Amino acid sequence: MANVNVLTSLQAEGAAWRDYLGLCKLKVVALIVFTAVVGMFMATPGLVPLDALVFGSLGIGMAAASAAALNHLVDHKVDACMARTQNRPLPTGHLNPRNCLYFALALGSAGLAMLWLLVNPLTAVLTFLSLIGYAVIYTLYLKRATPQNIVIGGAAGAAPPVLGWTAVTGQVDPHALLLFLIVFVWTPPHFWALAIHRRSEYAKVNIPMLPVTHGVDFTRVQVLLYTVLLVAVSVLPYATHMSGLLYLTGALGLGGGFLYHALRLMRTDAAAMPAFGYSILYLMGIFALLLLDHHLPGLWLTLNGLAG
Ligand code: HEM
Ligand SMILES: CC(C)=CCC/C(C)=C/CC/C(C)=C/COP(=O)(O)OP(=O)(O)O
Repeated sequence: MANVNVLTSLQAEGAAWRDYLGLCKLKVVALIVFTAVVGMFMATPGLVPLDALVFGSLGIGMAAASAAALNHLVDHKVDACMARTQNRPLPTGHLNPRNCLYFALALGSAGLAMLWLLVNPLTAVLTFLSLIGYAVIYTLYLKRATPQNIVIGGAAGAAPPVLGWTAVTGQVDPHALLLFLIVFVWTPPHFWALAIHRRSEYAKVNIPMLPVTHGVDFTRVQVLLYTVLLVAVSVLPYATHMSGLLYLTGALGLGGGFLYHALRLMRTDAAAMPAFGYSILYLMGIFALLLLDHHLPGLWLTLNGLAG
């Protein structure tokens, strides 16, 4: 009987850990950390120092996961009313709000302390501002206040490449701001494609997302215009000599794909979720191209050296 009790409690603990992981929005955080790591590699012609790479990625990832958990806490009542979010750990009652708060505070403090002590104070301060920007300014205020919520709040999600850059150099560089700009301009088509598909749920909980306040047709046009702007912005790393032809060719190819989805969305709502899914592949692709283009010559020389 005692064994059965131990087993049941271990299973319950296992389930609780899955719920805590569920608070972290792991896939989003994974892409955020990837953009930060690419920011680190773009900051230097050589290799990234191991401590900046390891503690920088961990600290930024923990702070982003903490912000995601705080977002779950602030939003748990509206999450309970939307089909997409009603199975999250707080609406289902698997976790209670107090434990969610303690978890977010512990994770966030540990991540920020790691950045402050083992990376540098500038990265810690900018990461803290991003955390507050997403968890407090966007989630608590902007999200409920204006249809431009995700445009302004997008600044927090666009910060990680800059955080990666400062983790390596200790200073903000204009080229790092170009990477910020790419994610910033990418956010509206990323989110509004999904919001078109989910507009009735946002309307139900009175959240003023653009398709609810200004209609679907207006939102489609905004998605297209931001996508055109994004393709233009994606050329800037080449135009400023940060990246070469490999990047440019790939970025234009990926941009063509995004324009195709945005144009299809002008004709049919059925294109909304494919456009959202493509937006994620697009951002991964752009940052992978930046990395490859920047480090391929070094990689090539190293491999040749090893072969010779
Ligand atoms: C204000 C800014 C942003 C908003 C409002 C937003 C909104 C959303 C929403 C609502 C989803 C959930 C889709 C679902 O549950 O099926 C989502 C998914 C996703 N977002 Fe964003 N996003 C933003 C910024 C970002 C950033 C900066 C990144 C990464 C750099 C990102 C990466 C992702 C990924 C990878 C997913 C897929 C997650 C999954 O499949 O579980 N997002 N986004
Ligand atoms: C470095 C650092 C601390 C960055 C934090 C940035 C961060 C975690 C951004 C996440 C963006 C995101 C998933 C927004 C959706 O929130 P939502 O509330 O509109 O979506 P939901 O309804 O799915 O919860």
